[in-house]
Amino acid sequence: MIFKRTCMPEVVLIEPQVFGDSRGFFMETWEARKFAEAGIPAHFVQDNHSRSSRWVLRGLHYQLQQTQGKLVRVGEGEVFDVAVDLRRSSPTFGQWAGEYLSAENRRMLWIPPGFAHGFLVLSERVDFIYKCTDYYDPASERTLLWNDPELGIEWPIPAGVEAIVSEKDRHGLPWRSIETLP
Ligand SMILES: Cc1cn([C@H]2C[C@H](O)[C@@H](COP(=O)(O)OP(=O)(O)O[C@H]3O[C@H](C)C(=O)[C@H](O)[C@H]3O)O2)c(=O)[nH]c1=O
Repeated sequence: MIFKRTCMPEVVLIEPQVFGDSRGFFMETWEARKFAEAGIPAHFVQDNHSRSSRWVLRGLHYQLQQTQGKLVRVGEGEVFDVAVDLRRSSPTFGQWAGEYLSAENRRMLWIPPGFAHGFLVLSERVDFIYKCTDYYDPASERTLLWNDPELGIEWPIPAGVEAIVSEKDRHGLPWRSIETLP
């Protein structure tokens, strides 16, 4: 496993070791010792799996309580995955990192607690699979507006294409109005 810092050092890109043979391939997608050695001592309590079609954009979501760290990857397809630092005490407060994750590059992204998270689907279909360090807490879940100009996230949406977002995400709050984290 190779661990690479992104433009925000606590958001880490992980490239698993892939063992290919005539049957296909094998790779470890989570191994506590290797992650702890890389400074990611995560303890996961919930696994999620969502399926989306091209140009769906889910996010940007976070929880005020039970803030979730997430280890995200793609089982099928490709996404542009984004994390936004919501921690007022952080030197990267208000900054974002985006990475292309796909079944081809097999890359995973570690997003610590304290970040908003979302992704844009770039392939016909995506199976998005991820581990969370805390439980879903709908009462404290919040949505940051994915295309807030102040955030300036460079989503790779071609001209003339509309992102497909849920009603909830359409009504996300702009950066200036959200409740941030300590
Ligand atoms: C997140 C979640 C949702 N649900 C139920 C609630 C709704 O009835 C249904 C769809 O939920 P939602 O539209 O919030 O799903 P996403 O838009 O994929 O939300 C996720 O999107 C971004 C990318 C994230 O990082 C979060 O994990 C999560 O917020 O699943 C659950 O039962 N448990 C859960 O943990």
